Amino acid sequence: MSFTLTGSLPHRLSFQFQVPLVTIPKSSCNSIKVMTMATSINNDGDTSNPRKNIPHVLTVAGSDSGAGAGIQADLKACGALGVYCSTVITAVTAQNTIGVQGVHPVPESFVYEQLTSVLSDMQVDVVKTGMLPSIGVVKLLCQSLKEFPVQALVVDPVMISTSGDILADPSILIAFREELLPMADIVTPNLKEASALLGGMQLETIADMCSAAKSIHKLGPRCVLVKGGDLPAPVDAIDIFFDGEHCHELRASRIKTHNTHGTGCTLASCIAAELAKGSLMLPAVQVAKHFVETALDYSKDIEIGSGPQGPFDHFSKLRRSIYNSSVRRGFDPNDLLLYAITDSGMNKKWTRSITDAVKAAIEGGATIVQLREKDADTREFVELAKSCVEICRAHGVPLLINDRVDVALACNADGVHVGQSDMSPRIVRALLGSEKIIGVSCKTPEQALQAWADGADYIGCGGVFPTSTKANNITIGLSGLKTVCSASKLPVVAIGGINNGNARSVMEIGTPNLRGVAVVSALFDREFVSSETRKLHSVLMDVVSNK
Ligand SMILES: Nc1ncnc2c1ncn2[C@@H]1O[C@H](COP(=O)(O)OP(=O)(O)O)[C@@H](O)[C@H]1O
Ligand SMILES: Cc1ncc(COP(=O)(O)O)c(N)n1
Ligand SMILES: [Mg+2]
Repeated sequence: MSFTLTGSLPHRLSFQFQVPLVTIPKSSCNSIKVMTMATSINNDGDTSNPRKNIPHVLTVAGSDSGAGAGIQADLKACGALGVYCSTVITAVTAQNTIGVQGVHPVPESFVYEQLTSVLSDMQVDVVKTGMLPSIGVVKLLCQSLKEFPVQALVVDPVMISTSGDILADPSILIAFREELLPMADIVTPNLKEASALLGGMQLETIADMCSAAKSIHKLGPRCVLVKGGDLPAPVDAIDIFFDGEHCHELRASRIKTHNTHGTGCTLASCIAAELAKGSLMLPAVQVAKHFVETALDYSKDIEIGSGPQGPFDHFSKLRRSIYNSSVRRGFDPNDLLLYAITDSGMNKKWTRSITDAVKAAIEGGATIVQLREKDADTREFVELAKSCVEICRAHGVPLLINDRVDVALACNADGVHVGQSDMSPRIVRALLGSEKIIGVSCKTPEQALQAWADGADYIGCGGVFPTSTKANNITIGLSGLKTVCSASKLPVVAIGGINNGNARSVMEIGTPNLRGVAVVSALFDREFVSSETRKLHSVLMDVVSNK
């Protein structure tokens, strides 16, 4: 059930949800806390200067020493979404990427003491539960929630860890069914937990997940999310959301990674965080799912521990995509595949503007663009760069500026490419900050290592073949390119005289960090930029897909 508040709501924090639509929570049917939260007033009754209540989630869960799941995942998820998170610890586990080596439940009376400490003092908006090791703890939690009602209750019915270890006594099922689920606004079982809640029902298909969600709904929660992380591997990561009326299929691409420890805890915490900000349930679940998918994608290659199930990173690069989706998400070496570098002389010769040239290159499949203007006035260059940033950003293609850090700053480009005699990458990094992309031209292994030490993101290596763009440039050939790639700790893009005819020979030199080719004449000293780009793109895709 929902209703609309039409009065003026004071803003809590700048990122606070402002749409005045609030759902009456299940867990506080008898309370109007949800409204007092949204209209918090100073102690002296002055509404003109509202108290800055930060949205607040309390997690009641177990500690994971490896920090992939449990309380630690909850803290990170809430932190990443800008929500305060307090913690009531129900058990301490000795846990790592291999599994759970030990569980040490916190005495029930002390769990209750923690609950009372937090709930009696702080303005908790949403309670999220994870590992609840005993019936006694469930009962005490329900008692506390009745005493201190909150806006919403998110129940992650943790029973068995992803590694297969038991985290709650099976007798807990009775307490879940009879006490906790009837109070919950949402319950988020994975396939095994959904099956256990339903007395061992087989869950294999999406249709099974739908009927399980409906059956669990009958136990009393307002909404049910049956999570499909454990569906067989080629299937997308599909979750089923049931709101009492409709079953929604929520689909995300399945990230190929073994770093999935803590996905369930993170998902539930993100739902709680979004609810605390004022979101409705379905959008909260959608944001949460997107968060998990993005975090898994960013973390797919990180290695923490030697076991089969690694944790993922809740923060790295994520802030950018969450808080400013118009800003591209950091450096991806895959972007180096078809690197287009503009040349004003060539484009003038073919009577087209640089912006048209950039549009055409992107249309043909350029994966990154560098603006290289050796003669333009600074003001003209900045204006041109601003237009190109707009074009590139609309297509999700990064735009780098050759040499001119000031121009890159002025147009908020994605980064800068510098040569050996330009400003040192170390200074460029200090000026641009950690988020921007920095590339460095290198001919030798020593230069490549220096670029890495100076904080660059990639190197451009060449000239591989002779080129008219740089008349007196010494060429290093394919063997020189291979030597530099082998020494480089950074991804490499090859440059110099590369075209449709020789791109394959370059890409096949056999060093995995060679990620693409950079081209000028092969695209821009041609009549039809987009079709030339397309041809080169198909050569590159062919090489990459056969690797
Ligand atoms: N490899 C993956 N790629 C994308 N999403 C995933 C992946 N594995 C799990 N998820 C998602 O993570 C969330 C948690 O699901 P799941 O892993 O099934 O829960 P639990 O951790 O409780 O076992 C779900 O939204 C699920 O779809
Ligand atoms: C303390 C604790 N709580 C919960 C989980 C579940 O982890 P997952 O989210 O991977 O199922 C866990 N492994 N440890
Ligand atoms: Mg999991």
